[in-house]
Amino acid sequence: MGIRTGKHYIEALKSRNPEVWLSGKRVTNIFEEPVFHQPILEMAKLYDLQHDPKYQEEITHICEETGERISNAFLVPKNYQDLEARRRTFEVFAKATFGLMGRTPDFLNVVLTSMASNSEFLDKYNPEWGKNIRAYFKHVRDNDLFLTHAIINPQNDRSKSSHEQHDTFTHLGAVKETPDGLLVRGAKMLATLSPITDEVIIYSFPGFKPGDERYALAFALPIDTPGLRILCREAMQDGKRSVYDHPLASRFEEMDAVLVFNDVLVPWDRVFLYNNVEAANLLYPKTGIAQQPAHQSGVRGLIKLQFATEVACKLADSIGVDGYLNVQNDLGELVQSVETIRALLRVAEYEHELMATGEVMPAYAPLETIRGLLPKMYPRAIEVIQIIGAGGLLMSPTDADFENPELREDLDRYYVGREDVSAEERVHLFKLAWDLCGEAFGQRLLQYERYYTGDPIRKRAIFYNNYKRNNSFELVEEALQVYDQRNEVPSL
Ligand SMILES: Cc1cc2nc3c(=O)[nH]c(=O)nc-3n(C[C@H](O)[C@H](O)[C@H](O)COP(=O)(O)OP(=O)(O)OC[C@H]3O[C@@H](n4cnc5c(N)ncnc54)[C@H](O)[C@@H]3O)c2cc1C
Repeated sequence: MGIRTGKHYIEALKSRNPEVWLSGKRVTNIFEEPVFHQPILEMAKLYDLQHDPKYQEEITHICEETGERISNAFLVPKNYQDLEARRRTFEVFAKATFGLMGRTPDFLNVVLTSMASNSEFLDKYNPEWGKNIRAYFKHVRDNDLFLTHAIINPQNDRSKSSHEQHDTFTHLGAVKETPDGLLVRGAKMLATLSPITDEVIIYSFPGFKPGDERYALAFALPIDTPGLRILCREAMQDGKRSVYDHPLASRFEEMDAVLVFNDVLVPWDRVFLYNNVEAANLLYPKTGIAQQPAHQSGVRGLIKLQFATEVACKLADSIGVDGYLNVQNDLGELVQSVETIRALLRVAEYEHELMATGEVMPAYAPLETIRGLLPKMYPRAIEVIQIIGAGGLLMSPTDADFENPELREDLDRYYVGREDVSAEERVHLFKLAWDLCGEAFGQRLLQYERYYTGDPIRKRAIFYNNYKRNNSFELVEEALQVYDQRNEVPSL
């Protein structure tokens, strides 16, 4: 089949009935549920972009194996040009969502591509596992599927490993083997967009200890598999607020969810890893599933930061405050943040690493530097929007106010911006800014940037430890040589 259209995606979604719970109620019609409806349409637009003549050549290619057109997110990059082609795909998707949706299909498609193309290490443990993940990759690629993932255990007692938790099956684990597959029970989080995806893939960060064997799992299932329950968090918009009042929250809400597996059967051909702590701990380092998708996250993060920066600049201009030195200082800082991330991405691509398999990965150090900087730069951009917008952010009238002729004259007079900025223009801009910096929707976007790929503090510690391991500190060593040479220095 190859690349899907938005219509194909929606048809597939309508054909399923996953067990989704939202605010205490079972959602019976995912497509018609107001909280999901607009995000589904936004996702469909991304699938349609793959067929748009303006983008098709840039973001898709012909698969050598099948002869079908597929997304560049499924490309196993072999050189710089491939990384560039993949980057363009990330850019087009991220621009269509202003970088506000982190888990668009390209993200997990890259994860899966990397997992499959580097899966040979699994063969040593069980030849079926590698075979299964490679077959699953083809299934997802050829049907252009949209995945969610849940790789974190529920936040119960983080001081204990999975097998030490109070209840054996709080964390998702294997119950028993059956002739048809593996029976699993327990919870996993934080499956973003899960209600509107096709399938879920489960794996975990390293950190398993002896005794954790039953939790050392990787598998994938259709999202409507019996026994799989999707518990959504509270919605951050009700799906009924107008696009005018909430131009971002009304469109780009990415629902997050805890997945509960109530004795779910995973067919053997969907099991990628099981009952092996060593293999589970090696999944990340051996398959590049941190580094390859960090390329997507970096590109998407750059566009989100650029968007927030543009909002701050336009806000300042609209009320005539961008002539002040303090405001220019703040805005200049944001522009420099954008330039820093842009430069780091280019370095990551130019200095790509060649693997023994012939695959290339964007360089680790600049990608991890992006990972370390964005959780500081993005919140700072939001703070600058709050500082510049100040009280005005809280004073925007609603769509209904503008529609009321009795109020319209007052609104046009008192909500006007600097010369040439009408009340409507100014209010539109301030509402956009408020969605980003004030609404619960915007707070989630902040939390996403901090945590979407793990705890930034531990990630930076790992980065430092790698740096120390691979660095002989030769500059300091050279400077210290002066002590070895002191007897050779001729005295004056
Ligand atoms: C908006 C959003 C969307 C997300 N989407 C997804 C998704 O689609 N799929 C998915 O699988 N995950 C997703 N995540 C989850 C994300 O991977 C986790 O939030 C992240 O890995 C951190 O784990 P945690 O939230 O359980 O925090 P915890 O690990 O519980 O950490 C809580 C605090 O305790 C500290 N801490 C905990 N353990 C230690 C330790 N051992 N040593 C030192 N300090 C420690 C941390 O520094 C942190 O301050 C998402 C998260 C967010 C916020």
